[in-house]
Amino acid sequence: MEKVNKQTFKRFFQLIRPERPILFGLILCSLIGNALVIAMPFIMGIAIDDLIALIKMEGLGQVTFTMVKETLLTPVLILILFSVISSFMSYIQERVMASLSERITLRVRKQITKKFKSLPMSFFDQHQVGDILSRTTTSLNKLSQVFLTEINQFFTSISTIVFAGIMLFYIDVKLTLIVILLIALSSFLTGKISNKNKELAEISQEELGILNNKTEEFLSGNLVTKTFNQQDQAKEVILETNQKHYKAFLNAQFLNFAIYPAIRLINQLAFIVSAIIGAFLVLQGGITIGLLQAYLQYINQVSEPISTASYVINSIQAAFAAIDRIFEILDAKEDVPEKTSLQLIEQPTGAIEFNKVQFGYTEEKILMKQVDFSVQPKQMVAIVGPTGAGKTTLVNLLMRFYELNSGSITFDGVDITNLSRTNLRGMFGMVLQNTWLFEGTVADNIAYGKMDATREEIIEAAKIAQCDHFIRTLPNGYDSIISSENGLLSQGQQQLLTIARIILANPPVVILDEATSSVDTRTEAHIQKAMDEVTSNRTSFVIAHRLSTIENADLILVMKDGDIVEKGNHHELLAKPSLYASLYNSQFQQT
Ligand SMILES: Nc1ncnc2c1ncn2[C@@H]1O[C@H](COP(=O)(O)OP(=O)(O)OP(=O)(O)O)[C@@H](O)[C@H]1O
Repeated sequence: MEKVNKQTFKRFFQLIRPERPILFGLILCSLIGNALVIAMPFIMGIAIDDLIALIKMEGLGQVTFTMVKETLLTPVLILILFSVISSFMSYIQERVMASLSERITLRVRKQITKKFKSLPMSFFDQHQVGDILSRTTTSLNKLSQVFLTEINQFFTSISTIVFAGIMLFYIDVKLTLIVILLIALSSFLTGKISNKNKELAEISQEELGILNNKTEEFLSGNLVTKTFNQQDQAKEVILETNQKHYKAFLNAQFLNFAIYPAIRLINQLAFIVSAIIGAFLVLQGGITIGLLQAYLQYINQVSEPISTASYVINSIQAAFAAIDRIFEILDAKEDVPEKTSLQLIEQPTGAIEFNKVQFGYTEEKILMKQVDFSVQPKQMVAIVGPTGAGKTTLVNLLMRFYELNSGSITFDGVDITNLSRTNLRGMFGMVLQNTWLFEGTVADNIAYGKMDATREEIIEAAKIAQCDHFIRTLPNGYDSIISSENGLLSQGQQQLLTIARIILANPPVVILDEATSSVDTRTEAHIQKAMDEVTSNRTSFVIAHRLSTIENADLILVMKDGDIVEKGNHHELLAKPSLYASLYNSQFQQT
């Protein structure tokens, strides 16, 4: 069983704090409604006893309709009134709870959205997208469910047990003690069954998770599976996982369906035993028939919430576990706050300097021991090195996606920690291998970095980025909708669009991750030309994979194991035995 930690309770109560008056009102409604429901069997009991007394006094044949009416009118009217009021109370409860639940969920959703903006990159490194999504959707739904059903159910159960319990003791103390014993026995047994049920439900859930993962794996790897002719093997694996899930699901369902009759049976036992003992008491004159029927109704009322208590507790615990998952996001460590007095670079030129930069993704492992270099405005810097050398890391630090362990990075002479992140990142444009386009028109996608761009500016940027020609061949030209499904653009074309985006936004510094694959020679030539355009007249950092393209770079940084091991221009680096020379020669020999 999942444990609910104290901290979560505390946070939960903080969350509902602003709604306290409404919650108290709701508890009051619930109390009034339940008290009335509990009073009803008692009133019925009095009415039945009065009727019996009347029959005894007058004799069965002598009782007239008027006499019955006189005896029963008041209790029946009271019963109708109570029933109307208690229905109205539960209507108010449900109504108010629904809007309260939505309000709280909305508040939490807003908090999460705000939080996302201030979470550091490392948070996203440590959490998979699927996990974050499930926390912000499924877990959030669970939170709203807590208010909609669980809290209501909880209060109703507690007040029913208390009120009906008082009535049971009021009517007959000894009988009630026996009944409590029977109910305790029955809830012990149901608790046992429901624990087993929970175990089986968990196994079934796990099997479903495995099935989902496998299916997702095969669907996303469809191309590779087909290429290696592994469809049959994939089918086998899916079938086998499916079979396991089927069995686990059946087991869980069987017990689930078996539980209700079992609980009912055990409860009936308590009911039957008390009916028999009650009948004897009536015969001995210890209790009236009216009160006995009220008594039996109370047993039903009280045993229902007791026997389902373990369900309610389980679902409340599951809900709190879900809430815990949301709080983990809300409590996650945020980015280092911005300094209180920030500088603003209004006319950036693009001069960049790394001074004794030391950095590690984790405290234990330092990746960059000491990185120093400086770049003049409009220079082109190429970053080369084997895979895992730290090229992307260098770029990440430049845009302050991570904080340095020591040292500093300056932009136009200003330490980047003295700039707001918005100001800093606004001065960079990035073209990555994994292009990111959103569902919208081609024109909107190009204008992503300059929302107020005119159509002429968009077309001009597209022309410079070598994409105007293919955009014009699309069904609706610049107004064609790009979506992940319609496969309108090839990978190379998508990359060209992102270059057009940068040209339009016109930042003083660009970062380019050179495309390595997936494009034909003609598109590659286009991309190269577009890249040349985008790097001219501004500072540029190129993560280069083909060294032939960076021979003209003003500065080449050769990285290895996180640090810069060589720097200079192409000729300087080739002039001596160097890592660059060996990388260059090996590529040259391959081609
Ligand atoms: N988010 C991260 N968290 C922890 N370690 C990371 C993270 N990103 C990269 N690393 C590690 O830092 C080192 C440098 O990685 P980086 O991605 O900067 O190399 P790279 O030169 O860009 O490699 P590639 O050419 O393969 O893209 C690697 O050992 C990598 O495993």
